[in-house]
Amino acid sequence: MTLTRKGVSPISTVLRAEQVTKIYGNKKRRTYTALQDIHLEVQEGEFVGIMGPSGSGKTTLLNILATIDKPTAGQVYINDVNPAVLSDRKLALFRRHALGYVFQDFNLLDTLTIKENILLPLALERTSAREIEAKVQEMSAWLGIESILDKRTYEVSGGQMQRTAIARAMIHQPSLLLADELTGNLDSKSAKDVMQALEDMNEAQKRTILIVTHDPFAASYCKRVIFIKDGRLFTEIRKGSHRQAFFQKILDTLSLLGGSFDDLSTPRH
Ligand SMILES: Nc1ncnc2c1ncn2[C@@H]1O[C@H](COP(=O)(O)OP(=O)(O)OP(=O)(O)O)[C@@H](O)[C@H]1O
Repeated sequence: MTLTRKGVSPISTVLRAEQVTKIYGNKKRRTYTALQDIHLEVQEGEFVGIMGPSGSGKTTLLNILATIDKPTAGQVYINDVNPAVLSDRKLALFRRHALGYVFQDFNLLDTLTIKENILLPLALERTSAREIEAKVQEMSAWLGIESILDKRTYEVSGGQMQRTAIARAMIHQPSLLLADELTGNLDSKSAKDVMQALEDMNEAQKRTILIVTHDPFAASYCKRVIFIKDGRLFTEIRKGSHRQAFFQKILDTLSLLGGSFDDLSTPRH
């Protein structure tokens, strides 16, 4: 907990990574240092993007922050808890309550309706039917998908599937939403709708969000973007009042960074 100015409610540190290093391989084979001494903090209510050239370590970092992988050295704390010391059973419960995940390829279940996909995390918690209904309505209204609740995944667009995945990831009110290339499979209009929905939830509900993205347009919806290069922190920039100016700043930083990016030239701001 970090105390702020007198009279202002305290702001929590949701995520703290301390000197995180990840080395792939073992003593017999050649090793590869994918991350070196990464230190980062995310406060409650932040909307953070992580960018970097291909191979810079973004997915490795996200997997460690998501507690899917463990660092070779250094620590990660989520809500002041170090997940690395939890038993498998406690870690599974911790993940389920503290974290929400969104993936590039949506990971929805095709045999279920959109509504059933959204409520899945609550069904696992044995929440009452009334509460589930209220939460599904609330989440789907935030994400603009109320009209497709009874459809199946193959009847809706990619953007609607990703907004469904966000609703599912957010319905149990995790402390932190983590997303990996969530606009990677979307056209520009759908990407815009998805990022707009995340921005609305971050601003109105103070949801804490961290995304990894190649896409400068998606990153321009974040309030802060952290750049990594060759497994190390390179720099970070913060948004002022204009998203379009931030988009330009992101492009400028990426060109300083070098390396390969998929869609730097996409003119859709
Ligand atoms: N399991 C692994 N074993 C060995 N090396 C790995 C492993 N996973 C990733 N790497 C290497 O670590 C480096 C960082 O990979 P990572 O996937 O984190 O990068 P990235 O920034 O997400 O890349 P991209 O944007 O292309 O997805 C790369 O050089 C990759 O080849």
